[in-house]
Amino acid sequence: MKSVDTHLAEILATVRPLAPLELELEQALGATLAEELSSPVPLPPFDNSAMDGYAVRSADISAVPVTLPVIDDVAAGSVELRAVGPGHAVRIMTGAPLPAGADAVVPVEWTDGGTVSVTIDRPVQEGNAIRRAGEDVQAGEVVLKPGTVIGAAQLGIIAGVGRRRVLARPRPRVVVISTGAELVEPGGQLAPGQIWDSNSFTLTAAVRETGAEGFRAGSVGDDPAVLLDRLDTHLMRADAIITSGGVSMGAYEPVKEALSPLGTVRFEKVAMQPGMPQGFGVLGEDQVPIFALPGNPVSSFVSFMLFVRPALDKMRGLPGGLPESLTAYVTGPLRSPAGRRSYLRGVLASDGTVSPVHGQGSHQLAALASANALIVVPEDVTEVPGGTEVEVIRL
Ligand SMILES: Nc1nc2c(c(=O)[nH]1)N[C@H]1C(S)=C(S)[C@@H](COP(=O)(O)OP(=O)(O)OC[C@H]3O[C@@H](n4cnc5c(N)ncnc54)[C@H](O)[C@@H]3O)O[C@H]1N2
Ligand code: MOO
Repeated sequence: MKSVDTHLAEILATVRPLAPLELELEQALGATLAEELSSPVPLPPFDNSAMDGYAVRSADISAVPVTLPVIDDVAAGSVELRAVGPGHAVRIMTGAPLPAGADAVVPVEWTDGGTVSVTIDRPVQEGNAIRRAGEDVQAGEVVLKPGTVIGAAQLGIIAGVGRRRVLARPRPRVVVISTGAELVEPGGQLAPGQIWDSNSFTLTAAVRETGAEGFRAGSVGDDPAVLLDRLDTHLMRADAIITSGGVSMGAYEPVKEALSPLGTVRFEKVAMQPGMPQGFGVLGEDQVPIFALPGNPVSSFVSFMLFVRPALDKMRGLPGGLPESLTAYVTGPLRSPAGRRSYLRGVLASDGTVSPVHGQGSHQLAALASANALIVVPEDVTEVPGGTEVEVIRL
């Protein structure tokens, strides 16, 4: 059997980072910056007030209370400014440009709030409540480096330096198709022998949680021709495809039957539990990667975490290795099949312990939903006594 590490290495050797595009701000969330972003101007671009109050010369209010004439009123966005001469005050709002001559702002709370003259009852230090030009960013300074994932704050600084578009690797568009004649859409009635399709929802959500775009293309039955047709429909707009089910040894394995003849997708057994049957390859002219994951719900989820997530990370231009792990003390004994690496479901606690959940079957979705971690048991270990230090992957 192929090892987990070899399977992942082959996947990562096949998938490539998506080509960068000029993305509008509205489309850039979750994309990966592919340029060095610098500011054309200093930020703030001009000295301005940090508070609503009065711009003054601090020397004029060393002895308080003091009453000064208010010679002007400056709102944010004001352009025509009168200089603050000795003994003068200018009413000023947060973000408004600091008039010449002023070296401090007195918050309105320290005054009587007057508009013709103002009485100030607390002295201020020079520089009080003034935000200097370039205090955040100097002109030409790099604010974001290539490889940065654009989140809300990063989008803010991109807009904040005045850019409408950025060069970035877009979020991969991933189409998810589940297979199986027994599947019914949630909300529908179950006939005997049927189950509700959960994998297509889990996998699409997992795609989105990684920061890629997930499109759920529903489920197809067990007919390979229908699957090929569905793939054909979606291939044009997909950067990657995920299928679930139809990859093991049964009589009706539509994914295997449809894709094996193409010669570009390999179906293999990977030495892991769950997730042993795996298909991976490329489809079409554009060599779109396809992950044919096993149908058991826990198997498809674990396969996603181990193989698809790192691949999507690489497509986004991020480092794409196995998920980071930590160690914890397991609260009870574990069993694992010889020669396969197990990923058991567990609950990681803040005291550094991990408790295996009840129900370690590949079909036990409720147990998976109660877990927050995978406990890794190496290939050459079949029994782990309680209290042992184990490797854990956070979910
Ligand atoms: N003779 C053998 N049988 C099986 C082997 C094997 O090596 N030899 N491998 C087992 C392992 S391990 C797994 S994992 C499964 C993988 O099977 P398939 O990928 O072919 O998946 P299906 O047969 O279509 O379904 C398996 C199981 O999962 C349920 N399922 C499928 N799709 C969904 C969905 N979208 N939502 C919820 N549940 C789903 C399906 O009803 C089956 O119960 O094969 C073993 N067999
Ligand atoms: O390997 Mo299967 O994924 O155990 O259920």
